[in-house]
Amino acid sequence: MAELATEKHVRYILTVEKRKDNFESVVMEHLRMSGAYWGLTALDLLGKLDSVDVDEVTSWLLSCQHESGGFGGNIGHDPHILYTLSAVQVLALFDKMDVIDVDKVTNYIVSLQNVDGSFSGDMWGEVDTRFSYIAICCLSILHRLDKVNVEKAVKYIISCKNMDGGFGCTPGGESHAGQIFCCVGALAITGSLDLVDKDLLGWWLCERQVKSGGLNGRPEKLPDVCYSWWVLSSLTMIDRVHWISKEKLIRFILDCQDTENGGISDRPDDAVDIFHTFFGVAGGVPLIFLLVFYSICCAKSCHLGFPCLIWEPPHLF
Ligand SMILES: COc1ccc(S(=O)(=O)N2Cc3cc(C#N)ccc3N(Cc3cncn3C)C[C@H]2Cc2ccccc2)cc1
Ligand SMILES: [Zn+2]
Repeated sequence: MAELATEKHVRYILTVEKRKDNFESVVMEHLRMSGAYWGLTALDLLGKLDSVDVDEVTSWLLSCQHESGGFGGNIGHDPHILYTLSAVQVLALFDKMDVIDVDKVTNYIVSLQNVDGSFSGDMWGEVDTRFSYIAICCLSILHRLDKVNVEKAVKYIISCKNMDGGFGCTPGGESHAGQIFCCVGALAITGSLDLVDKDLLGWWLCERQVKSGGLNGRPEKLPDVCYSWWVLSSLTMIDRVHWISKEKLIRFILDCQDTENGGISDRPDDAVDIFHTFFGVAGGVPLIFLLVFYSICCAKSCHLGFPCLIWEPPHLF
């Protein structure tokens, strides 16, 4: 089996972080906070977070904070719940939560909850179950979940559940793996997974695996590395991850690597980017770990009888 080209991916991530003037950096300028989260978390998963100047990143991150307490995607950009979570996740990664006023950030998130329990992404009011997950995940990291109406938030998420067991952006919206991750993740954090039909949803999710071993986001769509994360993490949270072939998925992710210049693409032979490098590593590393761990357990289980643990992925977005 081809290996994860760890050193190459670390070098790729560090060069993307430093590049400022090329096309990709300009296109991504408005979401640089999320790009920082993707790159830094991938580096941490690869065991190389120590190659980053934490103080430099932290001072840039703080310069993106708005007086409302929310964070923008870059300096001078309007605050949005997306980038507020990314900023809090980076600070959690650095273990530097003390550099922000937690109650101020909390108040920004609380201000985005609507009367029906849903969350908007910013002051312009767009509602999406993605924002429900982002709000609940962010407040959970800040230990301030009690500051929002969790019961109504859960009720709104359940109102977006479909007949196929999946979830959409809003009530009646089509089931999509990204939305399912957000809704299942929010229900997991709030201890409400009993409201999910695990077999019905597990069936919809395991059907995402196509012949090549990759996972797609909806029926009939092409496989894509980032769905390795949305689908795999959802299956793990509802204890149905054994319903897909891990070996075939690992093969697909490893085939999406650029083993020469580093980075991982959405599917084999496409251009790599920081987003798919992050989700490829986030989906691949635990899988490879699980496979190795399972084989050790199985090899030893005759004497030790270890129950094989399911690796619980951290809440990544
Ligand atoms: C290069 O064109 C794009 C297109 C969209 C975006 S985006 O809206 O900011 N965004 C993040 C994203 C980042 C990168 C990178 N580097 C690449 C793609 C990509 N997509 C698009 C995508 C990925 N798989 C298939 N598709 C079509 C997801 C999207 C939405 C999203 C944001 C945060 C968390 C999850 C999902 C950025 C760049
Ligand atoms: Zn993708």
